[in-house]
Amino acid sequence: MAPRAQHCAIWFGTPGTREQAMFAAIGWPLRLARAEAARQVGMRGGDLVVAVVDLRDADAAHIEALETALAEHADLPTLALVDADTGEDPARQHLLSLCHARLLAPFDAGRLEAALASLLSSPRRDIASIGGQSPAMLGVRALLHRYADVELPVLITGESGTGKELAARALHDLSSRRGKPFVAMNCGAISPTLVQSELFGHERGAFTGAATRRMGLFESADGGTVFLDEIGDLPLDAQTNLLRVLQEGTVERVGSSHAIRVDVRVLAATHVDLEAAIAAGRFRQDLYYRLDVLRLQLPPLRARGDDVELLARQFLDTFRTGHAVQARGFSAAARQCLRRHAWPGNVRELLNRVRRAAVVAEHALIEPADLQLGGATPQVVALDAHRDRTERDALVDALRATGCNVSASARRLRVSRVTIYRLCRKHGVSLEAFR
Ligand SMILES: Nc1ncnc2c1ncn2[C@@H]1O[C@H](COP(=O)(O)OP(=O)(O)OP(=O)(O)O)[C@@H](O)[C@H]1O
Repeated sequence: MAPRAQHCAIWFGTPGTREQAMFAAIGWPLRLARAEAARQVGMRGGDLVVAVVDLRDADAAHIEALETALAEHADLPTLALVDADTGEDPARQHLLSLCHARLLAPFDAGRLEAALASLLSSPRRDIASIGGQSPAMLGVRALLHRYADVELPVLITGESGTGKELAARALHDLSSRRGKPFVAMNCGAISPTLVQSELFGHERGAFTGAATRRMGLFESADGGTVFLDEIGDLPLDAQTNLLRVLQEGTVERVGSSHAIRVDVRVLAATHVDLEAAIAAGRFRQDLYYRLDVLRLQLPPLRARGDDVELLARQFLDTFRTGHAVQARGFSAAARQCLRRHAWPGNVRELLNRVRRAAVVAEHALIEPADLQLGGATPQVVALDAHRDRTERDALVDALRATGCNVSASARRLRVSRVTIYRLCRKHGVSLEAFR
């Protein structure tokens, strides 16, 4: 069989001689990577690479290392080698849910080759637009992959500018709905009197000014995804109709009692506390339960560690491709300012500051003054941000090391279980992401 140099399989761990021989026989170069050192796996652009994980005899430590490796390479198509017992063990089951395909032992070279080929031919699932390698963002990326093809609503929470809309788009792009429309609406940006008509459409003459019949957003997104940003601002009457879409899969245009069937997945986002809105009578509890089936919490930028510099670099590089600017990088002092700033406006603020700095910088390196961060961040904020980051990293490390065992994590950090749950909420860490 002709060797296919452009194909390559990365085996996280150590393959047996039988498996090595099979890969050689089907012409697939095999690269070995220690699961614990997954970050070191580099790939050349254009390579067709798949990951292979053997779950048949994996012990707890190897499973934990594999989970980290797969989270770090969430975009890599992954084949799991399993046997009949694999599905019985919850830890392996979770790992399996992160893989894109599985091959049941015993298998021969022919079946292995077919499994690898079908993995490569399935559409490439890429969420490269979402930058960041911090533990917090690896958790988010893993959840995006996990939620993408589940036909349930996702409630995306996080401070303003953390990337909620970007995450919604990624969920759509990763899902089997990706060829269909992605329609976004900011519920707070539309006048309350027009929201119903925007979302559900109207019949001619339904209200003053409705000169023609109009299709609503849900109908126009049929087969695809509707993203409702600032869902907390949706007026109560529109909330009732949204509930019908979620419960019955139908809409009624304003001025009509005829139910029209629609096939849409609903994603919603909020940066306000919906439970407080429920308590204040501004949001329907039943709708909240319908929307909050899968939760994706985006961490604030100040909790993403080195991602700040990584994103700043990425934003500068992108900006430079379209604009003739002097700036090619950041001075050490500017990098320190980036690390210290508390980023109340999150990624959006970083993006805008970097673009602005790129324009005003008169030298090759952007300086603190270009970022306008020089004295703007009081030291006390820097310290808080630093504490936040350390606290979050310790939490994530403990959850990883204990296989997401809350009691064991609490013992490890010498805090109560209640504190672990509180810290998870505070830092937007989803236990789901580690299970
Ligand atoms: N991880 C990321 N990598 C690259 N760009 C990002 C990332 N997160 C956010 N951005 C960019 O930051 C900007 C703000 O993101 P987005 O609009 O998705 O935030 P948001 O949470 O929906 O904000 P708001 O709550 O104000 O609606 C966008 O330009 C987006 O492309």
